[in-house]
Amino acid sequence: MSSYAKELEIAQLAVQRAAILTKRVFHEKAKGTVSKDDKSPVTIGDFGAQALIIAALKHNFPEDEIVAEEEAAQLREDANLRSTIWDLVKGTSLSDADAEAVLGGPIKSEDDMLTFIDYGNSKGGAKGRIWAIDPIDGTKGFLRGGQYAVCLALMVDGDVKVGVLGCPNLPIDDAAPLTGGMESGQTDEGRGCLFSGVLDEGATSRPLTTGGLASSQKISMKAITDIAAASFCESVEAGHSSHGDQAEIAKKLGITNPSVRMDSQAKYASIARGAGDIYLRLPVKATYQEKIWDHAAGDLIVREAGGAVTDIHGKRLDFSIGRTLANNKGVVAAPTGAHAQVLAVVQEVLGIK
Ligand SMILES: Nc1ncnc2c1ncn2[C@@H]1O[C@H](COP(=O)(O)O)[C@@H](OP(=O)(O)O)[C@H]1O
Ligand SMILES: [Mg+2]
Ligand SMILES: [Mg+2]
Ligand SMILES: [Mg+2]
Repeated sequence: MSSYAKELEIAQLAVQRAAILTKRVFHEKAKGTVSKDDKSPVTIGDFGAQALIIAALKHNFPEDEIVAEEEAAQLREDANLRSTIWDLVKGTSLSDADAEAVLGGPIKSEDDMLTFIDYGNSKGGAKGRIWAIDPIDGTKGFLRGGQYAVCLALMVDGDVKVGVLGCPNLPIDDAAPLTGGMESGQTDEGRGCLFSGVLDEGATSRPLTTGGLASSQKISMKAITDIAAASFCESVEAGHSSHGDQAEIAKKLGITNPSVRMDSQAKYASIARGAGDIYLRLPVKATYQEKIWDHAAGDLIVREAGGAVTDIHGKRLDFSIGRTLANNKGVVAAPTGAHAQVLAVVQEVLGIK
């Protein structure tokens, strides 16, 4: 029996339910995009998914703290936006009644929805049980029909114990070739994957469903025998990681395959299942602090699948100091056996050796 069996079950079902909502937004609705203070986009899907996930966590683990990306301030000022999101949230449930009951059933009122969204305001830190939520990671990918992920992780005393990634647009087949998006004309058929990891217990994938959990299989990274044949993933957005540095590193490693550009933590999931090999996220701006919800689940899933994840200085990602990874710069994720070689070239190119 897993040490975090209940947390894992709730987290997977909560992500699965939230993914139903994000898919509905994508297929049925105007996305309702609004700009945040930092000019990044947020959609009705981000708010709705965050409300549903937090409601499920509060029902099952009322004492736990939550660090989530979004906040309800804009919704409190905008009745139209608020009621659009409420319509979505109250109309989204798992089709399996038992699974829905495990999550506590529907949110009772529009006010409760706002309250749930704002429970995500914990400062984080090194003490106690804290969940990290990114209701839609890769919002820009979500908007353009590319990859995005619904992300949830549990940290205990600053260490990630459980990580779950719902990736509605990734192929179900772990062996499917690595692609960055939904190619035009493609449908949802054969897509939608739920990835999980529990510390010291491995990582799994299973199809996303609209009801209870499907059966899972173990996933593991591909061992790299010839680094020149490796494939590496990077952000689509050049503003999020340095495409130039990453291309130079790939070249120095002898990698000839073009990089696979993909939004969101789907990159972590894709290397964890062995569809890709390396994920590089090199800083564009020295001052940017990565957010814990952008990495917590993916970091654990990759490590549990046989990978190593560090920053550009070779330090493990430190989730214990608040809402950001203030002690880290960038991300270098690779199979354990190849990580040192990749990191050495990263440091050579960045001139930090
Ligand atoms: N200057 C920057 N450098 C690195 N990451 C950034 C960034 N500005 C925004 N981000 C983060 O990059 C995330 C998307 O990552 P990716 O490029 O891998 O898809 C965003 O998550 P959201 O989409 O949840 O806001 C956001 O938190
Ligand atoms: Mg965002
Ligand atoms: Mg994000
Ligand atoms: Mg987000």
